[in-house]
Amino acid sequence: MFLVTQQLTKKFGGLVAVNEVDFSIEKGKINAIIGPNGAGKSTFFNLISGFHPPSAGKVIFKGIDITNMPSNKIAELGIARTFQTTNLFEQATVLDNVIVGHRLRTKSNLLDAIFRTKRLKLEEEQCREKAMEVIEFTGLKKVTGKLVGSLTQEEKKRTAFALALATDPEILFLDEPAAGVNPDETEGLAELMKKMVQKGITVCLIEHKMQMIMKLADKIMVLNYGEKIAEGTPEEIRNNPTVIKAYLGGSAIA
Ligand SMILES: Nc1ncnc2c1ncn2[C@@H]1O[C@H](COP(=O)(O)OP(=O)(O)OP(=O)(O)O)[C@@H](O)[C@H]1O
Repeated sequence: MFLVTQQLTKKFGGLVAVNEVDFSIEKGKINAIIGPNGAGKSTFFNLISGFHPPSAGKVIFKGIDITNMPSNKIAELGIARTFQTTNLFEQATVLDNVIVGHRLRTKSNLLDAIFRTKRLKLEEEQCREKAMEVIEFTGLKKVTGKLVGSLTQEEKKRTAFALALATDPEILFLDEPAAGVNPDETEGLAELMKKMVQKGITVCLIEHKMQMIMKLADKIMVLNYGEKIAEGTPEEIRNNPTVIKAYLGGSAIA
């Protein structure tokens, strides 16, 4: 098993945002989590990536129990994520934003920075090389030196992907990667996700754009009021009566 959750649960006071969810993420595939607003999708991501401690249950990654690990340790193990509202420095360039990602894999510290040691210089070079590699991979080469604040929405999304990829992840969690972009741009981002999978990265995404998900995902889990109500291929999900009911008549997944 690559990454599994067992009875994963999160309560906020009296509200059960994620309720005893068993899920298995398939390696080398595009896994998707869908569900109506407030279903618990982002909370589920936050539990896996260590941003919230679960109230109960477990997260196991490649046989290691990562349930209560701090998020930086989880990231070191090869789990990266993007956020719904992109978490970028608007007044810095694409390169400067992305360079930060690979610092996770380096060892130099404040003393190295003060004394400008050989190790620091070497690692700075490695971070720059990694940043250039992922900038090229995500199709951002022509905007490398531009301020993030001046980019289109799609370019910002690609920058967030690039930042996550610079951490050298095995699995990448994308929270609504195509929110706020037009259909052509959505298509471009879907292509980029397929390219990531071809490169060997496992993708797990939350998305509201059903047409995109139905075409793109290998496997889908549906959450509703914090509970898993279905899991399967796009075809199975499309024809699942419980899912259709949860989406109020089913027009949303047609
Ligand atoms: N930090 C928090 N404190 C209290 N309640 C929270 C917190 N985060 C989320 N919730 C609640 O948990 C429930 C699930 O929220 P969550 O954001 O995970 O849903 P979602 O499926 O991602 O929704 P959306 O599709 O609208 O982004 C909601 O009722 C939300 O109000």
